[in-house]
Amino acid sequence: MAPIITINNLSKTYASGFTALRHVQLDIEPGEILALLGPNGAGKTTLISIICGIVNASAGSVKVAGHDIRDDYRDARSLIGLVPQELATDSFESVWATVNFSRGLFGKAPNPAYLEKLLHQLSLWDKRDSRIMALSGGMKRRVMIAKALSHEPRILFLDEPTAGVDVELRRDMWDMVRDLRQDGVTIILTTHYIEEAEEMADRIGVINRGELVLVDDKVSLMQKLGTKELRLQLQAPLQHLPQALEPYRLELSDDGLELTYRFDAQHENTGIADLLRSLSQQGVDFKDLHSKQSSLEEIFVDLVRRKA
Ligand SMILES: Nc1ncnc2c1ncn2[C@@H]1O[C@H](COP(=O)(O)OP(=O)(O)OP(=O)(O)O)[C@@H](O)[C@H]1O
Repeated sequence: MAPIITINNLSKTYASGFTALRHVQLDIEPGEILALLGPNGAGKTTLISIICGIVNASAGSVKVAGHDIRDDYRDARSLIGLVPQELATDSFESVWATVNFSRGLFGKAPNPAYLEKLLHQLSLWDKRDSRIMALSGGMKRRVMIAKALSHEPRILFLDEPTAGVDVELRRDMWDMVRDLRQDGVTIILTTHYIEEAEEMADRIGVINRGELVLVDDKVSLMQKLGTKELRLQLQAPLQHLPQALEPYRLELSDDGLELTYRFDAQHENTGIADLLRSLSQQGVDFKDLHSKQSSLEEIFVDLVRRKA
């Protein structure tokens, strides 16, 4: 299937002279959930803002369903819903009027039934006649989502959607993301909550210092980059590691009761058999052992540190 978004050699240097994006190359597939991870200031919002036509690129191009975002802005933008990081909703208007107006901005015919469903989904129906300025922060954020979805976009950008929101809204948000995905909506989100990306995304892109360091299928990313850990609970505490065990670079816990061995899960010879043999030769007995795959968070921190 043709990509729904094609980003070609995209760079951005702000007027200040600061280069926020460098040669970003990325195809986004229809219907996928792509999570963009990166430390503060990495360029995630800049990338989203360019795709949504809020910021101009310095070089390169972006096409949305074949429409160039510069030459064919209206067609490209009408396919996109954006939930920005900042709340910009201190308005005197009611929730209903705001969301209805937002739909009209994209040239869509009124559809009260759709908007009603949307407001119910976001638990905003009871607040439909309230002025936005009188709503709580969490409710305002729900309004931002309703606005972004008011014109039934095929692509939804969520820029740090769950930063500072309560558990209930976070859960509602992810339920909604799952429903949208069922309907074939493509979702691009940035998040600092890596476990969220781990749970929700099909693909993960990592941005660091303006460069797209890596994009990969979540599962294969975790397999490829993830080291595994083997933890052994010892029968009796060890004061220090016997010299014969040094080649295994084991980590001994402070209480001397746990040994951790890290190995490359991709490598055919993990070294575990040798390790277990050496332990028995050294008279180190263990009562339990378990292994653990490194989390996306560990992979991410490692990647960003390596490139720093
Ligand atoms: N209008 C601007 N003028 C100059 N520099 C800017 C401008 N907007 C953003 N920047 C800089 O570009 C870099 C990338 O910012 P951006 O907001 O894209 O990062 P981010 O990855 O979204 O960060 P965060 O996770 O903190 O939201 C930052 O160093 C930021 O200070």
